[in-house]
Amino acid sequence: MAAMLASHFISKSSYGKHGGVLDSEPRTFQNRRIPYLRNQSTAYHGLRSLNMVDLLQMRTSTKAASRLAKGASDHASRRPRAVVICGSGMNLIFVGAEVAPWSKTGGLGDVVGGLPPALAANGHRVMTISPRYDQYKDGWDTNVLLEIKVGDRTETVRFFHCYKRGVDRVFVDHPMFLEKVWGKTGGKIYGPVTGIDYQDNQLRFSLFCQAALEAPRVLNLNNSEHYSGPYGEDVVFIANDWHTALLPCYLKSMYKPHGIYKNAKVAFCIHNIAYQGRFAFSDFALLNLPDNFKSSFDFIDGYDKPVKGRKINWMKAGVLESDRVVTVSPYYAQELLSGKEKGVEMDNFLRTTGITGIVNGMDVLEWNPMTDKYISVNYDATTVMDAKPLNKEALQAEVGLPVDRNTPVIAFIGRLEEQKGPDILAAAIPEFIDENVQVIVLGTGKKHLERQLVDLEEMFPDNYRAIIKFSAPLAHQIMAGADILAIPSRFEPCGLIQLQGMRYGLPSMCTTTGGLADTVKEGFTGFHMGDFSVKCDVVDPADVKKVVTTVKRARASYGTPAFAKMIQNCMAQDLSWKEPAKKWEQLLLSLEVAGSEPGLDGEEIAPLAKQNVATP
Ligand SMILES: Nc1ncnc2c1ncn2[C@@H]1O[C@H](COP(=O)(O)OP(=O)(O)O[C@H]2O[C@H](CO)[C@@H](O)[C@H](O)[C@H]2O)[C@@H](O)[C@H]1O
Repeated sequence: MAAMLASHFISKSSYGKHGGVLDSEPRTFQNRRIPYLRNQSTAYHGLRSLNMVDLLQMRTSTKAASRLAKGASDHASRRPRAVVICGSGMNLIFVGAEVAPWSKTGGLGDVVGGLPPALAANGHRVMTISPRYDQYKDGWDTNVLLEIKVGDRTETVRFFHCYKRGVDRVFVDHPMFLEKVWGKTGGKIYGPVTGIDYQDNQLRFSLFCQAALEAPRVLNLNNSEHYSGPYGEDVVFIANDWHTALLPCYLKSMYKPHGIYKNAKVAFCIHNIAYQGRFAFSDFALLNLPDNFKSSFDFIDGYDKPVKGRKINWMKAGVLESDRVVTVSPYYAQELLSGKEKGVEMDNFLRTTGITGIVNGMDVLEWNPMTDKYISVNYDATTVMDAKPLNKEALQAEVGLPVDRNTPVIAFIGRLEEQKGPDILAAAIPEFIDENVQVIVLGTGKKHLERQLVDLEEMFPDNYRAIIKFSAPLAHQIMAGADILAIPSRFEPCGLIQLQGMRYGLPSMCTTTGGLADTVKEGFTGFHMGDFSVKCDVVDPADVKKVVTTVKRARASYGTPAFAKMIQNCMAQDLSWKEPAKKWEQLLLSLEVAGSEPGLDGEEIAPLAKQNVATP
């Protein structure tokens, strides 16, 4: 309660810069946590003046009433609040280094972008928090400032906000994000070039995690008609990947011992265990955590990078200090527990905590062949067979390949990293490519892999193209115009491109790993190639052979009634976030945060959630 009231007191400020009404001057808070508590009494008056009879008359559920009470700063009830129509659910705070469509290097951004609106549509109150990497035209300056200790410095962050599809999108502004990235979200979020990290990533994400813990308490935004005051303390944080692994640690070290966030819980979601945040052991001092957390970070591996020997491992701490560990498909969860190799040395810890796999959904608004603005001919399941050849011709013309609707087109889309197996595909292409097939690769990533794929163009100028860029329009055109999606991933926690492909009637030929095993059915919605070696430094000839034989199988099926049926099977599925959101809801409810209630059975894009569809 104390912290909630304190939040009220400090967050009087509101939208400013972009035309909103400014309630107060921007402030800088010295010793940020202590003054809040000192001023409780001032805040208390605010709460007392909230008229409880009015609340009851609003006929909201207890939950909604308690939410409104949390937004006590709005005691004057100057206007109706969005909360009044939102009658049940939980307070959910997603924290991620990427959030699509504002920032994205891959699937992490898609999930932090797509799952929250689905949960909001079910009546939960949902916030996402991510860094502000650019001057997002729809992100309003809240004028809420916060001082945070990072390493041995004190840094000031500022929060930006917008409300889209039922979700409060909060962006943490600091030069460590904006000045480094300047909107180049495809490539520069984590380092100057792919594969090289910023030296100060630990400080960047330490700052981010601390800011994320404050946002639900301090943001009041009383000029936003959609915002019903601070989320308060009975919240569930959903931390995503290693960049957010300090969040449960700070929650336990900085808040709970002071009686703040007493009931709050953290679910930690692993999108990709290959990135764990391993750093020199001496860097623990940078994190400003008490020594009793050292054991959760302590890690020894056989690698020399970034230093030889003893290290800290952020993801290990995130796993051990959170209340629940989740990953993005049941099969990947099994793989993570299967041993050191697929568990990337985290298997032992995950066996202790347990891990739940929930398959990702996809954003069916962004990926909809009926309304897609990037493709030549829009279509649905009834018109796909007529539209595909036309979209294929447009695609061939776009990338400069001979235009021929009868030649099957195999496509690859993805980050060019060993995980995705572009090197395996590059080794297989010379063995299967001929005048009867065209191959299109779209991706960016590690330079040596980019070069390898570009070099193949000289060998096969008439039936191969490598487009080395991050291009949403071309990705959509490929989904609409290609015939088979090649996914030769060495491992794939879930994979979104196979879902996007299926929605566009594009069957995959994929490795039998992770979410690919869970979502692509052999002979029904695609072709399985079997399990590949997870060793990233070599291309196993056996895996190359699996690609070649599967291409032959897929090509033999192409143009047959069975293939047409496969296209229909792909398109008939509900691949939206609706079902995954229900599973997430069950899991988050099981954390039993005070006041949590099941949501409504809403549509993914329910009327409420439709407001302000993101168009940054
Ligand atoms: N060059 C390009 N141009 C345009 N768009 C491009 C592109 N390259 C990739 N994309 C897009 O980026 C996304 C990639 O998502 P994936 O889930 O397939 O992989 P990723 O490995 O990034 O995600 C990780 O997190 C997600 C989310 O949990 C897991 O599904 C996945 O297995 C895990 O590795 C898709 O939306 C795809 O269309």
